[in-house]
Amino acid sequence: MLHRPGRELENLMPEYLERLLFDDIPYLKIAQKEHDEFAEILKSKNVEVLYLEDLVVESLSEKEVLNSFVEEFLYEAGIKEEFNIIALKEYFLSLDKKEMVLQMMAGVRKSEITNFEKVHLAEYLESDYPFLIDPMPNLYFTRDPFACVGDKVTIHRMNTHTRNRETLFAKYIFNYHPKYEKIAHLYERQEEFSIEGGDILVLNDKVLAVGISQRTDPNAIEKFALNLFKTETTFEKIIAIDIPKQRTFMHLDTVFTMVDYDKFVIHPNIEHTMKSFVLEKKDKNSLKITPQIGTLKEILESNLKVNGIKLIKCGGDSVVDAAREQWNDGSNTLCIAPGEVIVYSRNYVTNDILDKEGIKLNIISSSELSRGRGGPRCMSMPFVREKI
Ligand SMILES: NC(=[NH2+])NCCC[C@H](N)C(=O)O
Repeated sequence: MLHRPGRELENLMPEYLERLLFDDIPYLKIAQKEHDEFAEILKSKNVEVLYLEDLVVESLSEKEVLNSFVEEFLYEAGIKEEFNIIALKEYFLSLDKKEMVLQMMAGVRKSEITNFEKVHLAEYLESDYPFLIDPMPNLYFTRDPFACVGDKVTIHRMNTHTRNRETLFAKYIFNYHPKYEKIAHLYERQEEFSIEGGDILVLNDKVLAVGISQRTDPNAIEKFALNLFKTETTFEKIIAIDIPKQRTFMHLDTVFTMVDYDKFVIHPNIEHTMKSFVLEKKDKNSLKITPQIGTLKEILESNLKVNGIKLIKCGGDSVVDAAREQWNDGSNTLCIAPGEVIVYSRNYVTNDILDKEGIKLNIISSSELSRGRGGPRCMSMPFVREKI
């Protein structure tokens, strides 16, 4: 599942970038072109590409569902005054459903709605703020708001308010979409502790790696593990990996992705410094937690039962190339088959190393998409993984 970046990117302003988790303003036309290139590669490999907005629309066929969706959306967007709720609800419901969903994603500028009433002091003071509803520019990183784990799904409590709004779409898809409503949930968006999809890596049908990161709390991992092991599942182990709580490390998949049965791309700094723990089922209501000793390579080898694991460093041995390519998501590869990945063109040092390691590369243009700080893996959410 992908989301083609839309008008939400044109509602980014320098003043509010940090809160919206962006560092720059991508040029939408080129970002869309790059994104279409990404989708085309997937399609050419016989991947069925679904779009978030279509799944949301397909989940809203019942009138009551549509109504509560719009109401919840407005509430979470901070629209609390009865009069304004009515005005905006009317506005959204007057649109064609797909247009409505795209408009929700893009946000609503004050200039787009005329009958909005100021009631509270805060609303008068905010008069310079140009939005009634904030844009959701991170939606094209479909990896994060929910994650498919085997035949089940985790719907996430996100770490920030801006991204938490995105998971409403997942809630409606996994409760009301005719095709997906029956999928069992392993986590819900109203949980107390945050977990994001970029931290959840399915390494094979028995082992998961989950990052303890800026975005994912250890308590959330525990709850998710308990819920997972209560169900009928092929998964036996979760390797929880503690990574630095910084934006450059953001999620586990920012610094660590699998490219083959025995190969991973990593940020050079995580090779030696990480603490990790294996979580397994002890009994119905508790977990066995085992601190891991050894290097990342050794920990992966023993838990995956694969010898000779190779960790390929993003940017190679140069600290400068590593830092630059890491910043542009050189470690965030999307593995579409063992030994075959989709990568950004701008990370040519890392790509060259991958090529020499025998990894097949599908290279996509990346001048604009990369400005949101996510790569090909972040921009996709697989619904089904083949057993290989
Ligand atoms: N799975 C990922 N690494 N996602 C990257 C998300 C980037 C996005 N700007 C954020 O800060 O949330």
